[in-house]
Amino acid sequence: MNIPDSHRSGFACFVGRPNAGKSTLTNALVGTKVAITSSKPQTTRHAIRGIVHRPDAQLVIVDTPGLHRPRTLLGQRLNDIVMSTWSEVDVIGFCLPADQKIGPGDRFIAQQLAKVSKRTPVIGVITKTDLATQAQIAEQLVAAQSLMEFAEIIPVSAVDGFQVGQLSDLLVAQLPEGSPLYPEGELTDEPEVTLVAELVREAALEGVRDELPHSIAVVVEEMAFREGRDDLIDVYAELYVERPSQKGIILGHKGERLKKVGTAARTQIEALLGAKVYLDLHVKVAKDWQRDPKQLRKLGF
Ligand SMILES: Nc1nc2c(ncn2[C@@H]2O[C@H](COP(=O)(O)OP(=O)(O)OP(=O)(O)O)[C@@H](O)[C@H]2O)c(=O)[nH]1
Repeated sequence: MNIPDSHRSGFACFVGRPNAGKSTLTNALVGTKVAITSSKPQTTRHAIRGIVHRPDAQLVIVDTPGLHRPRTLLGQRLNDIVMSTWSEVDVIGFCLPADQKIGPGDRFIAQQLAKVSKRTPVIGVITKTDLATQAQIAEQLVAAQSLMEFAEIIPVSAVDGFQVGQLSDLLVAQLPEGSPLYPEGELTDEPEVTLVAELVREAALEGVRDELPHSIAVVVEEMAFREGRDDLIDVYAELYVERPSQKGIILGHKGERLKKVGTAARTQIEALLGAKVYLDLHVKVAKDWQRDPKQLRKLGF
């Protein structure tokens, strides 16, 4: 690869309240679906990295879970992951949706960010500009300025691509000079098994009640080519919930809902792996797994 003299490389992450548009923005910057988006909040549980390859820079985006006031052991672990991520990256993007007033959730994040912003520059990103009027965007820019001290503030839309390239430039400007950290073409260093589990989880969350997301975990028990085939992959996955009532919701009437979840997930997994997939999906109840350190470890937290 031809590396220009002033090549930069480093890490960035996006923070913001649930549904602020962090995953979608990561996808827009990277150009391929690697992070998981869902209309339900708090679905990003693993630090999935997307890598932006440019001739002049390589930007590794670490996608963190949403920061929130911890109520359970899981909540605390998630916050710990967020905090340690902030201290490891070169630049942080703080996402504030243009179509929603700045609220207590945003102020809580700003307070936490203020603790690291001396060391790690924070860029204010006004997201979803396609959903707001010019006046709303202007208002949000002013409100953001009084929230905390930003290195830069920029309005963007991941959906119509407005200023995504400019945001990429601003993030890159904060990276140290250096050679690429990853080979070209590599989009994520998260093992495929984790991505597959996330895709199943995303499908299972579609259209369920708001309190369910934190109670679902997916473990891929086995993933391998079927013997004698190089075009068919068998995936065995367990979907864990905390209570029998939640199992009922996931299964649906006569298991109809789980069937739909399986079909939706299989389509996504086939696109990811580029092969036909047989998906074997079961629902299990692991009582109060969020509060049990042993269960948490088994489920990958
Ligand atoms: N119209 C519009 N919708 C967007 C944009 N960016 C994200 N969304 C939508 O907003 C919702 C939340 O987006 P995500 O990217 O999942 O948000 P997130 O901040 O990663 O959410 P968590 O993982 O829950 O913290 C999804 O339904 C997206 O489709 C945008 O630029 N324009």
